[in-house]
Amino acid sequence: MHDPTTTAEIARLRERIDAVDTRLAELLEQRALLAARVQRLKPVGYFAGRDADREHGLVRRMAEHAPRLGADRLAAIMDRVITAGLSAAREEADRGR
Ligand SMILES: O=C(O)C(=O)C[C@]1(C(=O)O)C=C[C@@H](O)C=C1
Repeated sequence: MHDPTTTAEIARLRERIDAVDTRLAELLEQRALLAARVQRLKPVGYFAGRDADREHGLVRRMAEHAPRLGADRLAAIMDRVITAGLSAAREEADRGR
């Protein structure tokens, strides 16, 4: 398929991607835990308490650190991240009832 140098370079880069993904998973887990704590404190939490201004603000700030992705792509990513966090928090709250 590829020459050996290219194959080795792809393997090295994939190892680095895997390491980044591990860190990402840990950060996503940490974020979901913090977001769940916020839900428990908000007068109206979970999906009913979604706050578009807060979400736009955090995407804007993140975009400063991720110029390659930019605000529009980050907004799509963070929408999924926030939805997943709210879903996990809702499930946990429902189990506790
Ligand atoms: O900051 C809040 O008010 C939250 O509920 C947390 C969070 C988030 O996951 O960052 C979740 C839902 C809101 O739409 C905004 C932000």
